[in-house]
Amino acid sequence: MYSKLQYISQGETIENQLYNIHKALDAGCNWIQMRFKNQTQKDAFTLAEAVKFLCEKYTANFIVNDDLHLTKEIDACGVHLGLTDTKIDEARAILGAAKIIGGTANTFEDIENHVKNGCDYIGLGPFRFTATKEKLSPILGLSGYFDILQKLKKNKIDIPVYAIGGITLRDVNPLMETGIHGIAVSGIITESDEKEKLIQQLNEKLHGNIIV
Ligand SMILES: Cc1ncc(COP(=O)(O)OP(=O)(O)O)c(N)n1
Ligand SMILES: Cc1ncsc1CCOP(=O)(O)O
Ligand SMILES: [Mg+2]
Repeated sequence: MYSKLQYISQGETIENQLYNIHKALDAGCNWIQMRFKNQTQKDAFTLAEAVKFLCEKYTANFIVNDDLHLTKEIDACGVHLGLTDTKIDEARAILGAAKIIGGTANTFEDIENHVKNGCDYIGLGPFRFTATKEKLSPILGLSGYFDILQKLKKNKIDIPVYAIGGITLRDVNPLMETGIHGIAVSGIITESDEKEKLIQQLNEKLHGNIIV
């Protein structure tokens, strides 16, 4: 089963990205999504190679945001695709069954479609406003998660759902009570001065106080 905590990277340069990813790994993150927007193919490739090396060293999962071909080229563990990125079934045909494919959802119907198309996990959001991403879909809030997770249960749809968007430590318990599997976060880890402590606290809440 996938880790309950996914770190989504930040940084405008290869160096900043590597610094942030290295810090997150050092502090105990074992799942990294490399999100490096508006870059040349060459820079994205250079970063991805370095991140792959680092993640192997730390035995962390490494997935690439948006870029299916880069995922294939560097043989990452998988890719995360949004509602306007490559379609999940196309990605599955190219990557094969062994790779992780995550899909963004904002509604129950998005999740239904992703499941039909062979998605492995869902990034459901945004939970609240966040400056990390532009052009956000409608904000779900706690009640949005509750409603969608209830509907999934009722329809016997079983897929790991990650909450995303502006999540802080104190949101984790109420979010977990809605039935999500875990959280995908960027800002709180990137900006924390006490990353190890924060990740331990997040994991305690995500695992119901049992640290694994
Ligand atoms: C785990 C997770 N969930 C959702 C997203 C958002 O993906 P997308 O909508 O494609 O937006 P960008 O991240 O590409 O700006 C995500 N990246 N990860
Ligand atoms: C990529 C993405 N998609 C929806 S919100 C978001 C950003 C999450 O980052 P943060 O945890 O800093 O709000
Ligand atoms: Mg995307």
